[in-house]
Amino acid sequence: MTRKRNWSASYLRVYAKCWEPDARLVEFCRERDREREEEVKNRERERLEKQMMREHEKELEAVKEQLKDGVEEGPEEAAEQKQMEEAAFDMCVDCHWSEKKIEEMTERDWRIFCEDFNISYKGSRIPRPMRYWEEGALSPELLKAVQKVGYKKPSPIQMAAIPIGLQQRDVIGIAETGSGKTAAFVLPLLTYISKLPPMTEEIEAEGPYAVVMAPTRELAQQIEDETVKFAHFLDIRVVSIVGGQSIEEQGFKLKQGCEIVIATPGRLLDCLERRYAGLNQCNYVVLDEADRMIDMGFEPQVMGVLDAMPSSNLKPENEDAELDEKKIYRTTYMFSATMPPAVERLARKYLRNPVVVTIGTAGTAADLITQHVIRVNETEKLDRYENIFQATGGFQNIVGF
Ligand SMILES: Nc1ncnc2c1ncn2[C@@H]1O[C@H](COP(=O)(O)OP(=O)(O)OP(=O)(O)O)[C@@H](O)[C@H]1O
Repeated sequence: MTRKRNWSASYLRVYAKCWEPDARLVEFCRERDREREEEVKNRERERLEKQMMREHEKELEAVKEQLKDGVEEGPEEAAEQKQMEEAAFDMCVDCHWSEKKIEEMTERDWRIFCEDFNISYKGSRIPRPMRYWEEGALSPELLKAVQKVGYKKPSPIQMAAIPIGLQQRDVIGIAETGSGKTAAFVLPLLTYISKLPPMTEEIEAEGPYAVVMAPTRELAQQIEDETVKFAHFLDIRVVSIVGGQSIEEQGFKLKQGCEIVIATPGRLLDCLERRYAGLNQCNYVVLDEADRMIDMGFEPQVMGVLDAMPSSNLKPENEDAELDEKKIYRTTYMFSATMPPAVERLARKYLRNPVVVTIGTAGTAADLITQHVIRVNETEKLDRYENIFQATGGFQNIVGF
């Protein structure tokens, strides 16, 4: 059996004296020794660099701890800390917004964030959107409710509209159907209600704290389902008042008291006229699918309901006027896929200094819908559907022809 030799340069020198080997072989072995030395040096350099990084991280951690504990620093330490913070900030400047803490977000990051989610705004003094649920000013109870309902991340309309509603500002939301508009107004609405006195028997007769109007029974039903998902965690009662059902029964439910009424405008106005309920303490109103309500001829009924609410709580028309923090102002949310003149008229009359939030391109569904074309024979169709449904269990809606 032949043994493999390890030709080191020193061995070769001895070897060379005795047998005078080929010069090319000597050169080859020297080259290999040089490569090995280089490799050892590189490894050492890497080790030192890693050690320095670890020490740097430790120092940063120590500074953070010091800050947390409120330890007083001398001017040298403060300068050193500032330097380190600047270095850390410099390292982070090129990070994507998703890797940054909220206090590290720059104007540019917010711009990219809005572009990423197709959010655009019009208006003045616009609050920042919330990137994650925890960054909104939702109460711990509501955050828990969101977690239990299973919404891991807010949808773009929720990111943009919730912080505005939480400031009691009026919102015009232009977003597609199915974009999560309901939670976008329900969560600020529940936050608002949970700060009010509990709805006791003495004040029940004054009517609900909030009204949501929608053009159709089906949509009202859908909104009710979505609202109840969150409201039941806070013991907030929801009553729906829609056409096609006994008005007396609905009147009875209203008289029993509730915090939120979800209604179609015609039936709600009927109930108000029959004095089944008042809107004397209602300061939160949502008009969902306002353009459709107008198209369906509900403008007078919508206005009738809005006029039955206390107008003394409307915010001042002058957008620079200071708001009284202790006062409750009427908050109006209006959602519409389009803004025809009649909707603009409504907005001008009943909304004050609203922030207009648009998600994607108003009036089109292109941004939300992915289309796939699959050609199959008529006989294969059912099998293919079955395969697709199994493979795409995550999709909520599929239309097949
Ligand atoms: N953040 C979220 N995470 C996961 N699912 C969500 C989230 N927000 C809403 N949804 C779900 O998305 C669906 C559509 O929401 P929602 O009904 O609020 O949409 P919409 O914009 O009001 O649509 P429509 O105009 O048809 O009423 C619902 O099933 C809702 O439960």
